Amino acid sequence: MSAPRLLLLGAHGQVGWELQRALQPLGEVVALGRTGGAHPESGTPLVGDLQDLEGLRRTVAALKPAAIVNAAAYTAVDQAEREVARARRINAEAPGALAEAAAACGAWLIHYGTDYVFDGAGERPWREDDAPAPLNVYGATKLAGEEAIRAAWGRHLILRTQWVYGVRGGNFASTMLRLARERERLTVVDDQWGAPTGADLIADVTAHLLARVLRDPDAVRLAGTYHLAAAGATTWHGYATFLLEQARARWPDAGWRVQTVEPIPSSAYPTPAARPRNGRLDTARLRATFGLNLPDWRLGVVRWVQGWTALP
Ligand SMILES: NC(=O)C1=CN([C@@H]2O[C@H](COP(=O)(O)OP(=O)(O)OC[C@H]3O[C@@H](n4cnc5c(N)ncnc54)[C@H](OP(=O)(O)O)[C@@H]3O)[C@@H](O)[C@H]2O)C=CC1
Ligand SMILES: Cc1cn([C@H]2C[C@H](O)[C@@H](COP(=O)(O)OP(=O)(O)O[C@H]3O[C@@H](C)C(=O)[C@@H](O)[C@H]3O)O2)c(=O)[nH]c1=O
Ligand SMILES: [Mg+2]
Repeated sequence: MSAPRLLLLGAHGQVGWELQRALQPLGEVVALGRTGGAHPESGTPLVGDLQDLEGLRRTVAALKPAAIVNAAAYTAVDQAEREVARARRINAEAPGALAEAAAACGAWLIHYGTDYVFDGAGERPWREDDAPAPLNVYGATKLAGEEAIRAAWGRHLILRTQWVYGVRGGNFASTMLRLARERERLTVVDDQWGAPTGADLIADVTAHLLARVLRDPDAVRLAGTYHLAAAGATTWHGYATFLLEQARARWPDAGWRVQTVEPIPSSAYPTPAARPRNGRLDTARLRATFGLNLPDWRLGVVRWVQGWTALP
């Protein structure tokens, strides 16, 4: 049997970049960023822009992949409040179009969701079947994307994750390392809870799941929504504090100006988009269904810091 073809969208984002690596052993990876590419056999143009729904359909039809992995999204949470139509196109309509295109050729669709679909009430970690109630446009458009996929096609995995950091692209961790050298004071909210999750972990788990569903003809029973986040929980303040301790130990003479990160309530850090207080994700379903154990969030943050040869 020839190697299955896998279509990766959003190949240059944090998660997409790690998927370019993690998916290689599974088959022939066709990795597209926003600017697209060329068909591996015919050389005809392929569309990677999630705003071009017709182009996406043509691309999937031309490739007939065994699976589509969609790592592209509109992820600028505050900016989404004033770019609603664009966020909806990319986060909701495009995933729906991809699900229809996947249905037309029988492909699996792997897609990523967010803790921001929840309103953040209470302290219990959210389970997959808890009622979503997004507080902001990003969360609402991401929820609409999940719903469009569920309505269109059964063979999907929606992996809800959170607080993603990677070696590519801007994220909270790289922002903290920069600000701690630029500023005298750093104040960070200590009433929003979640688990920082590495893009590398997300990509590796994705590859495990995909390997499993591609080799199992009855795998449609495994389809559905799963929470995928590192174990444990902290606040953005706890995360920043741990990260800066690690960075300071690694680079003692990097010109750190901030001594300690000061905890503040969300009310003292106003942002255009409201964010959930409790974003904890219960990952029991992933563990029970696929037998995968997710490491503590600190492990990935330590690796992230140790992985840099110079400060980002
Ligand atoms: N980052 C996080 O904290 C979290 C992310 N997620 C989800 O995980 C998935 C991966 O996120 P992550 O890798 O962190 O996000 P990034 O923002 O790092 O990557 C998203 C990628 O999507 C691309 N993109 C944006 N618009 C388009 C478009 N119109 N066409 C094609 N590509 C486009 C971006 O390209 P460009 O850089 O050119 O804009 C970027 O490469 C997303 O579904 C996201 O919603 C879930 C929870 C938390
Ligand atoms: C930079 C900064 C942020 N904060 C706060 C603002 C916010 O409440 C929190 C995190 O800030 P960010 O804007 O980096 O995080 P944000 O962009 O909201 O991160 C989210 O991105 C989307 C894509 C997701 O899906 C979520 O899971 C989550 O990762 O920290 C401070 O308190 N002090 C600071 O100096
Ligand atoms: Mg952000």
